[in-house]
Amino acid sequence: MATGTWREWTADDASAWLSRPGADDDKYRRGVLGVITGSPDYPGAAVLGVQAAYRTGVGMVRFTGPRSVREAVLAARPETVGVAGRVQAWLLGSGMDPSKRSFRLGGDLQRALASGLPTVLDAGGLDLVGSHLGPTVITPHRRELARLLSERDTACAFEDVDADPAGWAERTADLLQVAVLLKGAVTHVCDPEGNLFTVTASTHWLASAGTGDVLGGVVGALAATHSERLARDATAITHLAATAAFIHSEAARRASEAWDGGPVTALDVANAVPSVVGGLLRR
Ligand SMILES: NC(=O)C1=CN([C@@H]2O[C@H](COP(=O)(O)OP(=O)(O)OC[C@H]3O[C@@H](n4cnc5c(N)ncnc54)[C@H](O)[C@@H]3O)[C@@H](O)[C@H]2O)[C@@H](O)CC1
Ligand SMILES: Nc1ncnc2c1ncn2[C@@H]1O[C@H](COP(=O)(O)OP(=O)(O)O)[C@@H](O)[C@H]1O
Repeated sequence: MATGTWREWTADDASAWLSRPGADDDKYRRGVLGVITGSPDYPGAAVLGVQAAYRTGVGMVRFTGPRSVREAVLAARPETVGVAGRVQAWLLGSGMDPSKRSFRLGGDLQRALASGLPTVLDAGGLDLVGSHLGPTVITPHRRELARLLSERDTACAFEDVDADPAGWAERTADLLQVAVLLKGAVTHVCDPEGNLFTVTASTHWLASAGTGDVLGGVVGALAATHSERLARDATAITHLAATAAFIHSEAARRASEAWDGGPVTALDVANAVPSVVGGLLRR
């Protein structure tokens, strides 16, 4: 499959998409991320995404979900608000099984998608792509991408995506008219406008459970903190997604270095995000 020219997203690129809060900022002006993730089967995915969003520098997180999941999120991040209200962006789907979606949850997700706000669709929210109205990025791994395309009558197997992730990411952006962040050792970020970026993972220790949920939180936080820019320029979601993948990869490197190059966990990666953001802001 033919593809355009992919460019590696650099530290300079990423730092251009970050800024420090100013004297006039408050938690609302910095950006509130609405999060609908996790399930009784996967409460940890919600915890990891919310943790990562705070570590990236969002002003506030509003979390919607079943009581057991909300309790887990609040236990880890008591600053999280569990009542509905205004948000600037959405993170939807990590740790959810679409086949177990309740009527109420389906309504919450559809209302979020109809808000026209910037949206990150991950894991169990991927099937909702197409109902979105705002600038949206989908964040599948290879198996999820193959499943999503097959459900949309495009024959595609995991092996196909594995053999040509760049081509399938580009084709998906075109078919579904959405920005795509396809996860892997090399993450491909692209959009229907032809932006094509790669982020090469700094360590393969990143390939462990929950690191994708952390990435969702980083993308969501950047979408929330850049909501005004996204309202003027929807393709900024692609640059923000590439920036998130870069921060995530660097956080994994720092987390591993803290253990002398040893293994990292998803929470280690989330907790290393502030030092990566700080370092990029100093550039
Ligand atoms: N702590 C948490 O709550 C976590 C939640 N997660 C959530 O879990 C959900 C499912 O994510 P996945 O990426 O696993 O979904 P996938 O649906 O892509 O993969 C799950 C399936 O892959 C198969 N499989 C592939 N390789 C396998 C192997 N080596 N051994 C056994 N089975 C294998 C299994 O049948 C398994 O059911 C997502 O919603 C995700 O967000 C994961 O992120 C892991 C951490
Ligand atoms: N071999 C690898 N080397 C480096 N990073 C990887 C590798 N495989 C996957 N990753 C990264 O690890 C993360 C895994 O995310 P995901 O597959 O969604 O897992 P989970 O659902 O458990 O969170 C992604 O950011 C992906 O880019």
